Amino acid sequence: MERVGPAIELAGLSKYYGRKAGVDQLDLTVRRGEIFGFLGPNGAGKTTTIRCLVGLLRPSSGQIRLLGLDPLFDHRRLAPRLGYLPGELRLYPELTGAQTLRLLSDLQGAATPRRVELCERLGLAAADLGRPVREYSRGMKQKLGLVQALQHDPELVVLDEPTEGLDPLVQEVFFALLEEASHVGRTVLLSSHVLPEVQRACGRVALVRAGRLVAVRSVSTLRQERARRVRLVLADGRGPQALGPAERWSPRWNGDEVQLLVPPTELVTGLRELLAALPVADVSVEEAGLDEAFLDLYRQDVEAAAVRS
Ligand SMILES: Nc1ncnc2c1ncn2[C@@H]1O[C@H](COP(=O)(O)OP(=O)(O)OP(=O)(O)O)[C@@H](O)[C@H]1O
Repeated sequence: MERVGPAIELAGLSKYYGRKAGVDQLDLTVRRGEIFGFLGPNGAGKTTTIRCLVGLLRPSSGQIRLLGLDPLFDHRRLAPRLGYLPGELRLYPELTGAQTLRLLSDLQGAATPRRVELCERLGLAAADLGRPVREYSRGMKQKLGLVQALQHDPELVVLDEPTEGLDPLVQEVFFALLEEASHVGRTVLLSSHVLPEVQRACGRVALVRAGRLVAVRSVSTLRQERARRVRLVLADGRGPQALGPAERWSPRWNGDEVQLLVPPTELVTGLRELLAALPVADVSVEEAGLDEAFLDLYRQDVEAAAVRS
């Protein structure tokens, strides 16, 4: 059994729905032990990619290897080593929670050393597990989904929007589980819209848009690359005014205060110029949000796509 190569390898993955590409020529490698974020706007192709990954969709073309195995042809060997939480969890409404977990572990073909602990930590009490799933709230179903994805302590876990419907306390438990998974060398692919969540949990992130890979970055690189938000208060009470070359830093005025988004490489010289040229009464500098870094990457990609077409 191969234990050394990447956890996930996609080469030229494409999936067409009729003539429309859900995913187009996607290359991606996730190393073992990574907590890897998979981000993109609605319709970007995240779920399509994930469903191809776990063998639920047949790709139109391209190669997929999970733990060195082919998800379609080696499904039986892969199932005990793979945990999967779908974005839209469909459960048999008449089965109880406990019956559901047993049924899914039969399909996984593995023992479930973590089931009891996970139910306890995520707050699924024995009384809940004895009730039919049709009586479950959205959050309870999601907790059950997480338990089934992790109950057999798989090497690789693929989670599609895992925090949907979870209250903040349960989300904290979820993040603790991710951190523990990382410490013991498990690999997690986490698809999400929620940027702070990805920033918190993941080491690297892939951004997809319109079925294509926009960028793969480490979260720390994104932090370094992202713009600095510079706020200046001008002393002369003139309000919005021309800022000369600084106009390129997207000024947003609020009374006498202007906010600029300055790339880190231009920060020191830019500030020097501004302070020399303007009657500045106060200044503050902070890192812009990670979401702005992502939006920047998306914008660049949209512009590049417009130039290509
Ligand atoms: N069964 C299907 N039939 C036709 N088109 C589909 C089907 N499933 C997905 N698509 C299309 O493929 C593209 C990618 O969809 P996908 O669901 O993979 O995106 P996503 O990134 O998961 O989006 P979201 O964040 O909204 O869940 C979209 O344009 C979508 O309309």
